[in-house]
Amino acid sequence: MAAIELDGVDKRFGDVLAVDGLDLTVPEGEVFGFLGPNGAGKSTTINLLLDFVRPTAGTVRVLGMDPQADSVAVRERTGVLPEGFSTYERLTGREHLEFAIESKAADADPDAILERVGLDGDGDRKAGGYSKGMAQRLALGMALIGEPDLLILDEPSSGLDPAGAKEMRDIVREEADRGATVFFSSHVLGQVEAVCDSVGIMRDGTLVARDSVEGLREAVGSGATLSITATGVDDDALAGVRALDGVDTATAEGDAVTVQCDPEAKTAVIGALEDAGVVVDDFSTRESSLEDLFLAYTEGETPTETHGSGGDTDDGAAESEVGR
Ligand SMILES: Nc1ncnc2c1ncn2[C@@H]1O[C@H](COP(=O)(O)OP(=O)(O)OP(=O)(O)O)[C@@H](O)[C@H]1O
Repeated sequence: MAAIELDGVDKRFGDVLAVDGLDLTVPEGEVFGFLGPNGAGKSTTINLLLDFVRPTAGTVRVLGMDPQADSVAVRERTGVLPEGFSTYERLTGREHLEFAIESKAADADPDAILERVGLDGDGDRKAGGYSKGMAQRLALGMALIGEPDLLILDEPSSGLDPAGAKEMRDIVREEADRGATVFFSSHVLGQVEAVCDSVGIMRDGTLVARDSVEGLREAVGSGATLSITATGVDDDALAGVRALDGVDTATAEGDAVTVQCDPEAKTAVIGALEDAGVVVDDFSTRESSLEDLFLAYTEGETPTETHGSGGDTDDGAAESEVGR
């Protein structure tokens, strides 16, 4: 059974089609990263899963249930960290957790949760005095109550420092290891890349990519962009560069030469230009990254869709935001 299944889902708000024919399946036990720029339709999709809004067309299944008909059962088995969670100022951290434990009729120890999310020692402080990161830790703790089958985390790294973000990712992996499915919505590519098994990228209400993190990396390839400032570049010199092994493209605009190539071909490119009588004044290289791919999906022309499943994760990815 899939943990989440959306089939041909539209959600219209007046003139705005926030979700447009969305087909999305998230298998049980997967840590799924849901990426997209502002306004792509991520929050609307989450709201559809939780029956906070209802689809204009199509069907939504969560943990095998219909969120409209079985909304109580879905929410009982789902832990949610909402975007922009705000605390009850006068309640302590522990009281927040006790409230959540009671409303979920769960058997959980608030102290163990406080410790797990790094708030041990702060549990008896009023949450109104918490920092943004502390409030976010508390929200994560509340989402974990009752060992939910599905965790929906909307921008979970928001307000967390790098150590806090790492702790949050560790908790996500622990939850996946106990069998939970994690739906991790974010526009922070590095966070998603570091913890998710697979990724879906939304743009204008539709899914423009669905693949494993590994599959996306393969789609990026291992290319590099070589930017060269040179004097005396002509067509023959460029042709000499294009003829080299590992060179995809070579173009020039005035003194600026741009070459797409394998990183190993860099030295040969410079050598070929110099052999052709070109004076190389300066050069720099930038290796292609997942960020390039995400930016292509979310900002520019939509590249060829990639589809796959499964895949490995890699920790410590660079922090980069999609579409901002
Ligand atoms: N209740 C609503 N009424 C009218 N329009 C809405 C409503 N909710 C969302 N929209 C519109 O639907 C589109 C998708 O919004 P949504 O909040 O789902 O995007 P998002 O991907 O979550 O963005 P962000 O990263 O900024 O949170 C936007 O154009 C938004 O203005």
